[in-house]
Amino acid sequence: MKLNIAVLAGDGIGPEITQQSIKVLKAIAERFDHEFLFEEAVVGASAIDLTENPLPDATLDLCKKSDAVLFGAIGDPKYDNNPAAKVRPEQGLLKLRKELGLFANIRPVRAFERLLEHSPLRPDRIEGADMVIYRELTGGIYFGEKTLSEDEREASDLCVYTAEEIERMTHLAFEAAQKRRNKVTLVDKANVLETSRLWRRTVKEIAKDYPDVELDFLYVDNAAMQMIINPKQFDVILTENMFGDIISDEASVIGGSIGLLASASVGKEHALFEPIHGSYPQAAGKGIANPIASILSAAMLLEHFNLLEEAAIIQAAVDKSLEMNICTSDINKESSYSTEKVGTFIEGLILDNEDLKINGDNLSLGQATII
Ligand SMILES: NC(=O)c1ccc[n+]([C@@H]2O[C@H](COP(=O)([O-])OP(=O)(O)OC[C@H]3O[C@@H](n4cnc5c(N)ncnc54)[C@H](O)[C@@H]3O)[C@@H](O)[C@H]2O)c1
Ligand SMILES: CC(C)[C@H](C(=O)O)[C@@H](O)C(=O)O
Ligand SMILES: [Mg+2]
Repeated sequence: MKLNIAVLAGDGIGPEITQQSIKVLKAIAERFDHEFLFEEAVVGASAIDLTENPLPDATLDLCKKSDAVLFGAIGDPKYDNNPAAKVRPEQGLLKLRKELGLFANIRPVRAFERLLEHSPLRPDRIEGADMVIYRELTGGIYFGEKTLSEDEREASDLCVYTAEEIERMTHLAFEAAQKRRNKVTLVDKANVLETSRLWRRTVKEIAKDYPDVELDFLYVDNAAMQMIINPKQFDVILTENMFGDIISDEASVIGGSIGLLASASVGKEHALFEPIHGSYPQAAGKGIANPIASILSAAMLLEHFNLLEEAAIIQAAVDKSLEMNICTSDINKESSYSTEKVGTFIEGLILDNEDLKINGDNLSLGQATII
């Protein structure tokens, strides 16, 4: 298969983690005889530095004409520490999601068997947890009208949802549940918010078309607690934009690190693949960031094009690297392989060379059986 992939590495750790995903995708192309073409473009703070625009037209055009976008991360402390900044890196990502019509953000979360012992949560609580968060991505409070009074002492963000926006998201979530364990949990704040009541009414109505799927409801405050005390109860979580943002960072603790959590942002015509984490500026250039969230996002990209074996091989290689403790220090304090070493190890497993030799911090790659 030939795929044109736009690469928007972005800021902070974005470039170093995305580099590992490109290596992995190139290894897949070699092993399966695909043609993946990569074209890079700037976004976020680095784009502001160059063009004063966090999403230059050339970047948007490239994304529109590509088959898929591989996104790293955006954000920079010089904007985080300056709330008055009129142009922000995050606007680049939000505009990109809106312009490409990426209304559904899919964030799978599972407890890795090998990492249970490193989790801050009790292993018996998280063992076997396996859920996917369906986060609405182009509506809600992120995109409503914003105001700031002249004296800058009053501000507002409007939260708006239409039934259509909820319906298209809900169908995706129910279809996903049918391929999993047939359960959807709608996370909302329907005891307070009118938009949440619209979500509940709309989702209840659509649920009638999926009689095999169980639907339940949780207020987001309770959901935040349930996520920690009993995450195994969740199969598909359906939720609006901001609740999905917050609850997925929380859910990443189940996986062991936010550095493992991948996502796919999809719409009718375009698809973008991005880790859920940010630009982790404290780690930029240090080679300590976990590249797996980005690598698994690349696996989701392949899955999107129905390259299922290819995606499964990446997943298996990631599992193997975790099993062998070839990981960054966020996973295991005693193991501190660099971003690059982890990427190279996973790449090597995919290329299936000779025997793997792991010698301290020096990996020489060889043959590996990964499945
Ligand atoms: N999609 C995105 O591009 C995105 C997402 C979230 C935040 N941001 C931006 O990123 C910047 C930093 O935000 P933040 O500090 O709140 O969130 P962050 O996700 O960048 O980092 C939070 C913490 O998560 C951990 N972490 C994140 N990525 C990791 C990785 N790959 N490996 C290991 N540990 C990792 C680190 O402990 C880090 O301190 C901000 O400017 C924010 O706006 C961007
Ligand atoms: C950077 C920010 C705009 C973004 C969001 O809130 O959607 C991020 O936190 C994410 O989860 O992708
Ligand atoms: Mg987030």
